[in-house]
Amino acid sequence: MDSEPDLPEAQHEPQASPPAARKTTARKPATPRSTAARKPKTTGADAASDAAPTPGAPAKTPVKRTPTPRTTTASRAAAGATPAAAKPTPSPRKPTAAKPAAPKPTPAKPAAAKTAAAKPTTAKPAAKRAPAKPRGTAAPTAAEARAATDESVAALSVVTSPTVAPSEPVNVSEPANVTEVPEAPGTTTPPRKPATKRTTTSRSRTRTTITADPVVESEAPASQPEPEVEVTVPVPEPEVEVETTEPEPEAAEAVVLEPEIVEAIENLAVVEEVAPETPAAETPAAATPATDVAVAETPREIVLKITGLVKRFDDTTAVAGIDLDIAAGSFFGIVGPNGAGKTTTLSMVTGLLRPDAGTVTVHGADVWSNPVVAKRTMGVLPDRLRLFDRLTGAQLLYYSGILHGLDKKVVRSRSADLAVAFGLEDSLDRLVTDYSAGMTKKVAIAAAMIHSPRLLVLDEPFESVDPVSAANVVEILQKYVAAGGTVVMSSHTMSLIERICDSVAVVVNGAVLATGTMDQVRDGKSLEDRFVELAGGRKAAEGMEWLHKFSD
Ligand SMILES: Nc1ncnc2c1ncn2[C@@H]1O[C@H](COP(=O)(O)OP(=O)(O)OP(=O)(O)O)[C@@H](O)[C@H]1O
Repeated sequence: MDSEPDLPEAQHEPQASPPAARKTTARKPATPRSTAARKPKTTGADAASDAAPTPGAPAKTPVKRTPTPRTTTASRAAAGATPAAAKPTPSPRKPTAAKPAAPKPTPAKPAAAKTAAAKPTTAKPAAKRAPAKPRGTAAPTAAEARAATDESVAALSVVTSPTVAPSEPVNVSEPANVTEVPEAPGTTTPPRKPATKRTTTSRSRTRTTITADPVVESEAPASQPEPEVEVTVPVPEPEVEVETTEPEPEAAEAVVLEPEIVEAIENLAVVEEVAPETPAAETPAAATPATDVAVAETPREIVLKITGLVKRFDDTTAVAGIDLDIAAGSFFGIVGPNGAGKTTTLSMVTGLLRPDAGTVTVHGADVWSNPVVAKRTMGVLPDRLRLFDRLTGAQLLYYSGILHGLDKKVVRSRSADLAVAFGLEDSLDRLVTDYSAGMTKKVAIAAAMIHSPRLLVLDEPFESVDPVSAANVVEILQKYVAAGGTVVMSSHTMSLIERICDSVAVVVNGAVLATGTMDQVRDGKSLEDRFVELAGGRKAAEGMEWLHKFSD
């Protein structure tokens, strides 16, 4: 039978209690929160790491302060210690293993349906609605999972903070608008191109994708001039095929739980249906005015929408009004100096920290008013690793998968895949607490991915991860994005962000100073130079002569 990892009671206690503990301890007097204790931040180390050719992150202590309620420092400290948030988003959503076509019971999930979800731009009229089904189909054990999820979600609730007037959002640039329209005239290209392209050269390819997108499929034949057809056609494909494949396996397993499945499908359908509200769903490629040559792109579905986000901690404004729209299939990087508000922003985005103002929607579902639905499609790697580290790696993955409503067999299978992908095969039986920083980060990323969410929010995923492992993780993420997934990640490693992300936002003092495609933000410079420029330049290291006169 299913050999699920043993979950020692002793471990369950502490693990299970976190949520509850959090609520109670939140008010409990605790040691005053001190920034240093909360989270040793990297400074020069990060810059140094950037220069390094490898993405291996700088050794920044993962012990970050938990974006806790607020009010008193004591309560913050207490909440920060809560492991509740460790397991990010429990969601019953039924992802899928990559098994070949499994007979689909109820919802007839045409391959095109999935495509439509991820790629609203493609001219497949009927497909637009379809997405809801396929996803729902993949949710077998939804009932149990949802129950568990609801509990967990409730446990993750954070005390509401006082509303604060948003500071002026200094959003300088436009959201991702592709500036380059590749291939020009004359070239005749075959209607379909291999989807794999995107996988390799993430940035440039993604851009191409954005630009070309929808037009091709529907209009290329008759009215479209040749040049555009070329660019457009290739992009969309990949996502469709990969995504379609995923759901299959679980759907088959789900057959057993008819009522639950139906319910789950309905719930998931809500998410899918809300999403279309984005421009992509209603704007056919042709509708895009030709004003901007660069805007040949058709807006894609906005997977993550952040509006007027504000968070204050006493008299510190951590986030001063952030707005961001992140499209499906994006590899989106968030960079900013220490204390810029990146983690605070991502914590609010993922439902770990309640904003003072603003909204966050994931696939149209509000993270705070509709958390279960919103979190169902998210995979989260919190910056501060709040893991149930008294579990073994295998137990942690098992726990994560089951909490997200996956079938035991699926969890086992995926755990094995993830262990190999992250080089943790020989460590799964060890307690996570005994893992090195890099191993801990990797198992946490694996746990965030196990339910194959549509959106991955990763706060400094490469910190402490060795170059080889980082390269593996990058490859995994690139394939995930090529398949239609969306990654939002923060990092201090400019070279890495510049290399793998197609879009980026520079956050300084809680505000977005620049955002758009990588080229737009770089503005002809390297991302690092642009970053330094936006962040206010470098400060000369003066007055440190004492350091050059050794005390002994
Ligand atoms: N729980 C908290 N209590 C008090 N202040 C906080 C709390 N969390 C964050 N802050 C403050 O909010 C600001 C933004 O912090 P945040 O951790 O979001 O920055 P960051 O951009 O992630 O920094 P880094 O790059 O160093 O990780 C900082 O001034 C920080 O001290």
